Amino acid sequence: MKVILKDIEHKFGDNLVLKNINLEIRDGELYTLLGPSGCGKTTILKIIAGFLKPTNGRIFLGEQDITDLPPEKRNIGTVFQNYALFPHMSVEENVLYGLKLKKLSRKLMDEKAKEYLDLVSMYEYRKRKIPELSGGQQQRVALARSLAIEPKVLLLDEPMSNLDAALRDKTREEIHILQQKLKITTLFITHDQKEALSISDTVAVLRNGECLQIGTPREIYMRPTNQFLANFIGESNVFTQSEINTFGINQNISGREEIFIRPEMIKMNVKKSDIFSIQGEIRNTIFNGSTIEYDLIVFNKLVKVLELNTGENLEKKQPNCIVYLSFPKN
Ligand SMILES: Nc1ncnc2c1ncn2[C@@H]1O[C@H](COP(=O)(O)OP(=O)(O)OP(=O)(O)O)[C@@H](O)[C@H]1O
Repeated sequence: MKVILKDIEHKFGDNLVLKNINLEIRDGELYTLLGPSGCGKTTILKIIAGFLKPTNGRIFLGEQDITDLPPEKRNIGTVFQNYALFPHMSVEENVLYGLKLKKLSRKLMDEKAKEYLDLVSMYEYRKRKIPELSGGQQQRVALARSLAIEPKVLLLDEPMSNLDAALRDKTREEIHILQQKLKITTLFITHDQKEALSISDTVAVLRNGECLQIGTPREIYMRPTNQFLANFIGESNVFTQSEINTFGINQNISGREEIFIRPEMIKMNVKKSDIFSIQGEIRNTIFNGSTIEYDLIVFNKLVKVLELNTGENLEKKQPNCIVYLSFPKN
């Protein structure tokens, strides 16, 4: 079911932490709020879940205005950063807990608990206590508990932040697959741009309580609308109109003061040609294993280029080498 936030503002005392937030999360999509720590992501999530009442603005679930409904009447499932599982209860009891509040028959509750524990591959652990599980397993139980009540919307607040890098990648993909399978409208919160780009249908980037850009991962990455966005999500070279003219870059800047070109979009060759026509000098290289970063000086400007390590470029493109660049066209 779709969720709409209309003109949301929130103050803690005199501190305005959300300013004019307008979001539309479409039915069945995975929508990510991405932004640095303290930008207001969790506050938005708490407002949707009903744990906080916004200072101004309205929240709609489908066509219904839910701004004044208590959390338990909203039919929204939430997985928090720390999972908020009950440590003294077993895996199964944790999942049943949410179902008891729904006043279902015992048989139906057991069936639902099994269905959702199966879905996250945790049924065989159903008798274990929570402290006897790994972080990743606890995360799955928290997910099963939230999903078992069959909410209309699922809210995930940095659900992988307690996991190590490898497990994080695996769990992220599992959540993505599960979300696509269930087609449940999901709001995901993260400060990790890679995470946001890899699983989202839509990303909203926040800073200081304001929404800076909303778009598909591809739009957010390829067409950042300001310099903060260009560098918060990956890295970018910034070119002004006069630099574009000097370089002879074939880009249409119309209406904008500057354009952003990603390091991996610039191609580099040791020989000059019609395509590789802009001369630069390599100042520095950073070897990352699978990729190599180059700092170049082009018309007195520092330009960053990223290439896959082909072995050959590792040998040929060294500091002080002259190279020729090809910039992407619009
Ligand atoms: N209960 C509260 N009382 C006062 N200020 C608060 C409260 N909760 C959050 N804040 C402030 O509101 C702002 C937004 O906080 P929020 O937790 O929404 O950020 P966040 O983007 O989720 O950060 P993180 O990624 O670190 O969890 C911060 O400046 C924070 O200090």
